[in-house]
Amino acid sequence: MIEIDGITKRYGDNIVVNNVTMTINPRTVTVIVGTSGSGKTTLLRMINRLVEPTSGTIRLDGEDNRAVPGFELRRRIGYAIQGHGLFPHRTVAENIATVPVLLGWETGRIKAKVAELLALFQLDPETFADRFPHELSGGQQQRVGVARALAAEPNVLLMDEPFGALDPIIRAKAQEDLLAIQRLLGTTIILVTHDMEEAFYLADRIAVMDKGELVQYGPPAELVERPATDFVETLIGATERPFRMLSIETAGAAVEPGDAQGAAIAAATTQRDALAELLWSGRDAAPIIGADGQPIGRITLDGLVRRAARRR
Ligand SMILES: Nc1ncnc2c1ncn2[C@@H]1O[C@H](COP(=O)(O)OP(=O)(O)OP(=O)(O)O)[C@@H](O)[C@H]1O
Repeated sequence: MIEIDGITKRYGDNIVVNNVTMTINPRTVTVIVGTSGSGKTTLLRMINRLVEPTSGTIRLDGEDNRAVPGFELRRRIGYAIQGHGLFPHRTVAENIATVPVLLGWETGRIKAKVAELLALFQLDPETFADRFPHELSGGQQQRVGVARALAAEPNVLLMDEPFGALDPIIRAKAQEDLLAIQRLLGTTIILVTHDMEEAFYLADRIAVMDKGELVQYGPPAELVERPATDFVETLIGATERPFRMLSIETAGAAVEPGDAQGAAIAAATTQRDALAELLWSGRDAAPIIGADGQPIGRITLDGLVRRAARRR
């Protein structure tokens, strides 16, 4: 658990993070959103002490982060940034091994960890281990950046606009992979983004920053249904509200008994994407299949329309 308690950062007279208090539960994804300059990066960087707070406390599993030695903080907290920050003159394997080497792991353990992460991120070791960053595509570099952040098996992963530089297709895949890896490893992730779609797709809870203040912190549905301020409402976008509701849950959660005609929709698809598929194919229902490819029922236009409506 990460407890951020009355944390403030000032630069001269400028208060960039103002008395923020929030608790982040283990094994969850928290996404920090807000306008440019609202203090998101500063808040994130106070967790791993790349930025020292002016006042307030941050506790990691009950322990003040100022009491944790630097090397231990780097082991416990991975950090991945936009543009990945890979070392250009080190190979992929050397980049991933950075923190384990700093921590003095044995060579065999480092090799095993690098091989495991390359496999996890679908980068064939034969092809990629000895390449240099400039010999990779942007999406591959981004995966190496996240693999490097996870190398020392951190409980917590901080991510600052990690997918900002990726094209929309690679970006969607990267988001999907991140959630799969997060579920597998149980990592607590705190991610900063400008992209509300990304926030709704990834977040268990969303934190909204406005001019240094935390104006709302809650599950995505709560932000849509009960925006705390006009700013949150604007950020969500009035015309987007029904679609945001549908983007939070999967088609599997809206499954109804019965059959339907035409191409099936996977249960893991978001309800928003299922709606798009129904509209585009001109159907009022489609079969839903589970992860094993077996039909589990159907999804209907009526059902989705009801789910998109404001809840009273
Ligand atoms: N080292 C610094 N010295 C002085 N001011 C700083 C420093 N670092 C950040 N700031 C200021 O603090 C404010 C918040 O910056 P921060 O990077 O946290 O915002 P952000 O919400 O992450 O913005 P963006 O979305 O544009 O990355 C900005 O006004 C910035 O200019």
